[in-house]
Amino acid sequence: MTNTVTAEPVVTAPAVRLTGLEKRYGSTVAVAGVDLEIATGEVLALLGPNGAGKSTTIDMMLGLIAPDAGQARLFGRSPREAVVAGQVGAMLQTGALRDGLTVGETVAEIAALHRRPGRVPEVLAEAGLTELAGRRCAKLSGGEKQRVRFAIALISRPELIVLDEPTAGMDVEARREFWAAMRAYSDTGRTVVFATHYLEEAQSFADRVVLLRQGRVVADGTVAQIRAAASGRTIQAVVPGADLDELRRLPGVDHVEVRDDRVTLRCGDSDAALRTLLDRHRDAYDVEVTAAGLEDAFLALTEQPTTLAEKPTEETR
Ligand SMILES: Nc1ncnc2c1ncn2[C@@H]1O[C@H](COP(=O)(O)OP(=O)(O)OP(=O)(O)O)[C@@H](O)[C@H]1O
Repeated sequence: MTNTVTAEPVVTAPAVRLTGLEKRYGSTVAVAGVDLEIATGEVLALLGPNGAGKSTTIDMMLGLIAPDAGQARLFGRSPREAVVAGQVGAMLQTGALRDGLTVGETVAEIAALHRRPGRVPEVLAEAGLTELAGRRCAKLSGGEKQRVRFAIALISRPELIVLDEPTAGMDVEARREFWAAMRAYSDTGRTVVFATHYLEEAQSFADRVVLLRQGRVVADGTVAQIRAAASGRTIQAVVPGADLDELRRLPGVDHVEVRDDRVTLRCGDSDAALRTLLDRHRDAYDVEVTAAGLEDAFLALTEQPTTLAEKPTEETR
């Protein structure tokens, strides 16, 4: 009798799998059912306005708070197991640094806890802190403090790094240096998840952007898809007797605001919208068409519960 050995396919768990994640604080729904799978090596930006649920999602992803419903798994394990195994590094908005310690001492203290004292010079270099190793934390700028937190997050050589608004408080130069360090890290095939308010930051660094609004995912796509959706135009005009519902139904229009007779139309297809608008409202005047800024596009996307996957690119031109 011959034994046939069938090779089992190697199933690699995704870096992050969030299933039906929910969190409430009293009557506030912070996270309202988030499903998200992040593959190993992806650089993903969680984008959303204040209060969208980014920090709460990240805290549940890291096992810092328990979800009311749903589950977070990192590399197929519970967040706690993955953290203990050194697979995850986190850089959160708060994370007290002891003022009396130097940068080097701070990093060395955490490295000792991880039993990785030899990592100190490496992580200081990776975070661009070598020159600042002897400076007390009390004397650091906001951006420099963030880089210390980044160095701490790198100590265990994590496969996944999670950052909650990492560049808050940094000036332009500090941001540039920070993202250069992050890019060097992600180029080694590690997974990066970061929360930000800034579409530009997401666009220039992430492979994939997930937009959160009121605790839900409202758009999920590659940077190219988000850009396509973000490249709309705005039409402004005075339209006597403008009717909100009628304007909403104009072809190519995604969002309408009316103040007195002054109308602002955010459009995926401004040509189609303008032709129909002028056809129906011959008395419209003061017409202006402008390319939507990134800020407008972000607002348009977070105002509309539309997933990019459901919305073909032609409609979002
Ligand atoms: N510990 C808490 N107690 C009560 N409400 C909370 C708590 N944490 C968050 N919330 C509420 O949950 C909602 C989501 O907050 P969260 O901090 O996750 O949003 P965010 O997208 O990270 O916002 P920001 O960009 O301002 O940090 C908000 O309405 C917030 O006020």
